[in-house]
Amino acid sequence: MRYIKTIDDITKDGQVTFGEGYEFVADADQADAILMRSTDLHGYDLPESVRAIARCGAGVNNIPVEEYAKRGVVVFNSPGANSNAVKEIVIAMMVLSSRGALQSMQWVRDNADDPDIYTHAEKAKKAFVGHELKGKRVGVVGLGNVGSKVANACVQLGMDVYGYDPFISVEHAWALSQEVQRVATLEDLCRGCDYLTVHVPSKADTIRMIGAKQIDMLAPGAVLINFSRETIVNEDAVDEALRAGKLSWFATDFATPKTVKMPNTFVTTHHGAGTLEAEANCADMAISELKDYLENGNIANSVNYPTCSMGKARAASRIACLHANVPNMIGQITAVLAKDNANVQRMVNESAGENAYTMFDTDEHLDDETIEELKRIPSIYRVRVIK
Ligand SMILES: NC(=O)c1ccc[n+]([C@@H]2O[C@H](COP(=O)([O-])OP(=O)(O)OC[C@H]3O[C@@H](n4cnc5c(N)ncnc54)[C@H](O)[C@@H]3O)[C@@H](O)[C@H]2O)c1
Ligand SMILES: O=C(O)CC[C@@H](O)C(=O)O
Repeated sequence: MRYIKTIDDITKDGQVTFGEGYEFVADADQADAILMRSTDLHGYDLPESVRAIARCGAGVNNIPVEEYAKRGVVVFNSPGANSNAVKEIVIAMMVLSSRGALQSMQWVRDNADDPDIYTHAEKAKKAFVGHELKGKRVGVVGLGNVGSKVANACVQLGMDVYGYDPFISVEHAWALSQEVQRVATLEDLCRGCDYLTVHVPSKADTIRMIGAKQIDMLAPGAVLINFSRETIVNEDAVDEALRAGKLSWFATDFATPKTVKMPNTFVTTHHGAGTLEAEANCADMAISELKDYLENGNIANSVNYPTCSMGKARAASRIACLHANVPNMIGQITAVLAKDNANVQRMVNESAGENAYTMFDTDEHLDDETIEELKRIPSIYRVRVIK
């Protein structure tokens, strides 16, 4: 039996299924793995039993991924699984900030008791006249799963679309419409934009990347949309720009003490991924990542360990070593195996940044002393006997 602890409501109806051989536990210190969403794990007392964490969603700034890597804990996310949901709400924010639809609906509610509302509405409507998205210039910061979809949707709406992403993946470059004009700097992107929408992870080079300098370069009365993370925009600069009329609207998915009091601001409840479809997609992806890791040692979509697969564990034994990406690890591991006269059927070694992963199948079980000796190799964080 394998044990799973869930943190957060993974889906609206609470239904999460791992299938046979798995049980949910209330205490993390009995869990082999954690399935979670947005809870901040910085400062969380992660028990030794936990070998893997899967974040249902894209952003992992709520998880100390490098610290966990050094403890031999693999952290997964679910890239792209909620990106369509975010794309749709971002387009909705563009429309809402341009058409006065919410204000128009509010007028109707406020005048609901007027018996002649039909006639008066015809007169009132000129207060809500907006403009169309077609032909307007939009800048998209970050062209990953969400940004590339937003950019393509904007092309389909007839907008003049610019994109900035110095680290764009080959996969997303292929997915991007040829109509999206890529620029080399953030400043080139911001210049003259009627809409700017940000879709980058929160990390050292993106925190507060949108501030007064970038806002000043936008077209007068531009709209800023942030469905990435609250850290990406300088809230003081946005507030000032809204009050000065430099920005006409700000749409943000992050209710902070500051954003909730800003003028002309749509604030949602971190709701970008809030669809039944996105929740199900994220849960399915995260669960299959955890199961493949727990049952076979395979790693896909990890944010702190390399992708690595040897398929289903079919040999007598499968061992995985999580270790630092330093020279001579394979030499040291095979030296220990040689002492035990172990016959290795297959071995893979992959690295990503500071961390590496070595997995091998043997045609007999290793004895306990050999496993203990593997654990004593300097720079090995964890040894897993998968089978
Ligand atoms: N509001 C929500 O509910 C919600 C849902 C999904 C994602 N998000 C947030 O949006 C972010 C993006 O999501 P995604 O699925 O597109 O992630 P992604 O990893 O697919 O794409 C992120 C893109 O940002 C680019 N990037 C990184 N640093 C950059 C920089 N300095 N300048 C420009 N581009 C840079 C990357 O190259 C990548 O292409 C997530 O990290 C998360 O924080 C929020
Ligand atoms: O869990 C959520 O609802 C939000 C997830 C979202 O912020 C993400 O980064 O994918």
